[in-house]
Amino acid sequence: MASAALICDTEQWKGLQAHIGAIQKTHLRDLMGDADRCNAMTAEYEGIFLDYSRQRATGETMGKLFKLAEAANLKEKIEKMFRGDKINSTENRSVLHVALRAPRDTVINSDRVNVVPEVWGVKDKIKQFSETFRSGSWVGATGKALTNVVSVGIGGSFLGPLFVHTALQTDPEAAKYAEGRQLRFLANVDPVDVARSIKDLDPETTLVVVVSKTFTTAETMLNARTLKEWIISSLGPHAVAKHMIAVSTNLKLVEEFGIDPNNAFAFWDWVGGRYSVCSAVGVLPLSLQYGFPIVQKFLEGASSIDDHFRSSPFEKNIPVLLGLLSVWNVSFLGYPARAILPYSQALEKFAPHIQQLSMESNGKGVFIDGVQLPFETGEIDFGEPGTNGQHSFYQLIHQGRVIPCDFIGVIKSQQPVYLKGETVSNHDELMSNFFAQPDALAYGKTPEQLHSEKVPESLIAHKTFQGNRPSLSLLLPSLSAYEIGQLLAIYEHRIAVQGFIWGINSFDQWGVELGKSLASQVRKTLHASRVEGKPVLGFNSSTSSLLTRYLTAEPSTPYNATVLPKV
Ligand SMILES: O=P(O)(O)OC[C@H]1O[C@H](O)[C@H](O)[C@@H](O)[C@@H]1O
Repeated sequence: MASAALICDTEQWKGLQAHIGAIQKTHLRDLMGDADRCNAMTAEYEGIFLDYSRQRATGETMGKLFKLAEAANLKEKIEKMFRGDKINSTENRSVLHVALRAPRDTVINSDRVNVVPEVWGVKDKIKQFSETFRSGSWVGATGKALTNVVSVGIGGSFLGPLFVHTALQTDPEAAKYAEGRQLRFLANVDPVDVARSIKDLDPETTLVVVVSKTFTTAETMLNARTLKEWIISSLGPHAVAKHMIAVSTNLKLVEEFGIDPNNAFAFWDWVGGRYSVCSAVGVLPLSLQYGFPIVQKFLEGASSIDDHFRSSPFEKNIPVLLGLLSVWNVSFLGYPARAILPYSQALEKFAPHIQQLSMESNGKGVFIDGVQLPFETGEIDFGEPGTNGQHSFYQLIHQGRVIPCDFIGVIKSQQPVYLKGETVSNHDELMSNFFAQPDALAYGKTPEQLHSEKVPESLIAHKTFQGNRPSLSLLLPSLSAYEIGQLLAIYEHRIAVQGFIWGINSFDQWGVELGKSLASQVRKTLHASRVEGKPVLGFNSSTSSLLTRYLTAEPSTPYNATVLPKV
C-alpha cells in the first residue's frame, strides 16, 4: 500500500538524523555547565515542574524536534483526538478518554452525538450508588452492610485503577474516607490470585465488581464465575443481585451473566481499555472505597492536563515535550527502554500501569496505513520506586546499558515523618536521592577524579562512571487525588504524542490476539485430555512434550466437583 507521508522521509526527520553526530560529541557534564541552556529546558504548569536539561539535547535539538512535530501535524492530530474524529482507524473509533473528565458543560461529539451528557449520566449514577453503598443502606443477602470490594478485571480494567488506589491509600484526605473499608483487585486467572483476593473476606460483607470492556476476556470471566460461586456457595443464588455489579460496554453480556442491569455501569467503545481508568472502570471501585468527591478531584486533575495539552504552545507543553524527547531517545539516539522512577512509594503501581499504556499503545510494527516501519518505535518501560530501585537495578543504569530515566518526585510527602535529632526528615532523606541520582548519571566519575581521590590503580576502571546518561525530572507539589490525575494524564498524552509523531495507531492492540487464539486451542486440548483421555495432537514437538508432561502428572484438582480456594 502506498503511504501518504512517512515521517522518516521528511526533511525534518532527516535533519534530526544529521544532528545526531553533533550530539554524540557532547557530554552532559559540559551541557550542564550552561546555565542558560538548563533554565531554558524547563516547563511548569500548575506547580508541576519539568526539568529536561539532563537530556542529550540542545536548544538546536529542541528546535528540530518542534519542526518534526509540525511535519507530523501534531497540533492537528491532537485537535482531531479532542474533536472526536475516528483516529483509531483500524477499529473505526473515536479516542475520547478526555471526554471522561471534561466539565459537564463541554461539548464533545462522536458520530455527531455529544458524549459528555452520557458520561455525566454514568458518573451521577456512580455517585448515587456509591453514596447508598457507603452509607450502609445497600445491604447484602443477610442484611449486613458491605464494606469490602473485590474488583475483578485485567489489563486496562485493572492496572490504572490499581495505580490510583495505591496512590490514594496513603493520602490522608482519601484515607479518612476509606476507613473500615477494603478494595482489592483480582486480575490473574491463576487460582492463587483468587485465593489472595478473598483471603479473610466474608462473602456476607463483600461486593464483587466485574470490570471488563468486552465482557468476554477469558481470565476475567472465569474469575467472575469463580467469585460468583464463592458467593452462591455461601449465601445462595439470590445473593448475586446484592453482591455482584459490573462495568462494561457490553451490557447485554452483563445481563446474561446474571448481574442485574440496574447495577451495571456503562462505558463506550471510544474509550480504550488502557485509557479507561477515568471511566466507570476506575471511577466506580474508587468511589466505593473513597467516595465520589475524592474521585472527582482526580478527574479534575486529569482534565486540567487535558486543557494544558490542548492549548499550551509546544515549547511549554509538558506532555508534548516528554513525547518529543522520547521520540528523540528511541528513534534517533537508539535507546530502547525507559525507566520510570517515582520517588514515592505511593506511586509503586505507576510503572506497571505505564507499561501497558505505553507498550500496548506504541508497540507497533506498521504505520497507520499498514506500511512496515523502517525505524524503531515503542519503548520498553519498567520501573520501581526510588530508593528501592537504587538497591536493585540502578547498577545497570549507571555503568551498564544507557536507559533514559524519568525521575518523579513530590515536594510535600503524603506522610511526613521527622525524628528529632536526625539530620533530615525521612522525606528529605528520600528526596536527597531524587536530586543526587540524575547528576550521578549525567556527570559520572572520571579516572582523573578517582586518581585525585587516591583510589587504587586496580580499581580505577571498575569505579569509573562514564556518565552522559540522560534523565528528566518531574517535580510535583504534592500527591493528592488532583495531582494523581494530572500525572496520569501527562503520561497518557505523552504516549499519544509519540504515536502521533511516529505515525502509528496508538489505540489498537492486534498483537495480543494471536496468543489468545493459541491459548484457546490449548484449552480445548486440556479439556479433551482430562475429561475424555484424548491424546495431545496438533502441536509442535516441544509444546506436545511440555503438555504431555503437564497432563501425565497428578492434576492439581479433579474435574468432578467444584473446588474453591482454601486460604
Ligand atoms: O476490559 P476487557 O475487555 O476485559 O479487556 C482487558 C484487556 O484485554 C486485552 O488484554 C487487551 O489487550 C487490553 O487492552 C485490555 O485492557
